[in-house]
Amino acid sequence: MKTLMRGINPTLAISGSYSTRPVISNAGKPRTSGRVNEVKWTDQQLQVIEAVKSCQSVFITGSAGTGKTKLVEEIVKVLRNIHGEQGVFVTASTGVAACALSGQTLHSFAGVGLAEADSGTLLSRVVCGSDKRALNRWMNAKALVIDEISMVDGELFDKLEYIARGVMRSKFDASRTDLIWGGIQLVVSGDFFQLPPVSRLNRRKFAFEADCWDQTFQFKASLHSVFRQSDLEYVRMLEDIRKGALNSEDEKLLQQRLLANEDELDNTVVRLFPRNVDVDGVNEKRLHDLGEEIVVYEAFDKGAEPWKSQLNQGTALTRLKLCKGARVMLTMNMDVNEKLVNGATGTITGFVNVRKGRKGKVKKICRCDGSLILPRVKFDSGPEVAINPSKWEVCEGNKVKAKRLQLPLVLAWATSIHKSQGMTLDRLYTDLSKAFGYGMSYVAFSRVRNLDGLYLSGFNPSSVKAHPKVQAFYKKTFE
Ligand SMILES: Nc1ncnc2c1ncn2[C@@H]1O[C@H](COP(=O)(O)OP(=O)(O)OP(=O)(O)O)[C@@H](O)[C@H]1O
Repeated sequence: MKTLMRGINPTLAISGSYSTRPVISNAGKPRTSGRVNEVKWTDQQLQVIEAVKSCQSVFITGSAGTGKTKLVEEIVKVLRNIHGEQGVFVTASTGVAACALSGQTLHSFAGVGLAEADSGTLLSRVVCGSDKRALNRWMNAKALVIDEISMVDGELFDKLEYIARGVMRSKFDASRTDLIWGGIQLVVSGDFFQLPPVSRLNRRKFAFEADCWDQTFQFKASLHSVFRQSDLEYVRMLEDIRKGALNSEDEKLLQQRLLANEDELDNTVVRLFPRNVDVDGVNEKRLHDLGEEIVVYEAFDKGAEPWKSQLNQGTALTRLKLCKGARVMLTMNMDVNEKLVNGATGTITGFVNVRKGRKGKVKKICRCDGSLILPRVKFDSGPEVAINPSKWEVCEGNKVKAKRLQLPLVLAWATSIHKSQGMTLDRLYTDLSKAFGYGMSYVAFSRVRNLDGLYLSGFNPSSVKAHPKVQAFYKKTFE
């Protein structure tokens, strides 16, 4: 357990990467040795793991595709070795990100509802409220992981620190009053140049503006090996876009990606939209235009509220409608060697009957008259496979609180920029004239592996912007 006292700030920030251009990792893609989760960690990633092992609180940042989430997955295992299964709580600011790590949202962990009350009121709700579950979580927490920190606002971050300290003070001894976060080890990850907190008129919009931010971390790392892209020119341009500093050369390159007519593109190109209504409209229309018989898969859920509802915020759909010819995207890693990873796209070529002895799970989700069938997908990367149901879990600490059985697929003619955060796509088409807010263009552009995979309509250079506070924060912290 770390023993950092409030007010002491032994920052061991590494890799002043604000001014350093990101580099492409050796292979430009994951180096695996046959197993889905095996990667060769970079020196920087190893330094972070070492800091976590020595019980320091760490902040992990870096451009899109530098392996932040991958590293967090590994860190969770390290933390569980140190603190035991019960003492580690994995959270993220959004349901999608939380589900990806089999964790829960930060709000549901903290038991603070919308967190609109002041810190004192929230603390007494947690300590004295009739529902003791939040109190128990805080009391058991020895480590707290928060992914996608860019969407957590500074006021919430301070309120949570206050609650952590208050709970420890009320339940243990007064000497822990001065321990920041009540002595909980924090692992916080995200890129503030990506999507910001949902717009509210916060005085402290970003988490790094929280009063406790600087004292929270003993180790800060800005990862600079990019794994998602393998084209140095594109990595350079993405870094300009990330910082809102598009130059004339970048603009020229992007202008070349403008399409006069979207119909020129085939169905293998994913359409990215800023708003959900456009996404749903495109997917529904294209599905019905195919005129094929539609097969419905209803998710099979287990667990109690409020955890069960969180399943709806993840990538596994409550109701998945598919038919022959439909464009689909995997929402889970199936086989890295075959490139069947989260974000891999393909087309449904037909449906196959489920083999004897493997019907149990399919029976729970398949709503087709009599027969139990699974979709067969021909992936754009080559393989053609039947897709089996997968399991999604919402965990609190190490306890599974809710789970869902569903096929790991979504319709893929279109998706939203918010949902695409964290994904890798081969080819995408987007209309960024409708982009709003900071970070949106950067998230969209950074999903593809190279410039050739990007198609634009109505690109507006002014939509590429980085928040001045974010720029100042990175300069101060990592330069
Ligand atoms: N050390 C590594 N060696 C090989 N591949 C890696 C390594 N670290 C991460 N990757 C791979 O790089 C890709 C991008 O990683 P990841 O999604 O974790 O990046 P990220 O920084 O979280 O991106 P984003 O900010 O867009 O969410 C993934 O395919 C991941 O498996």
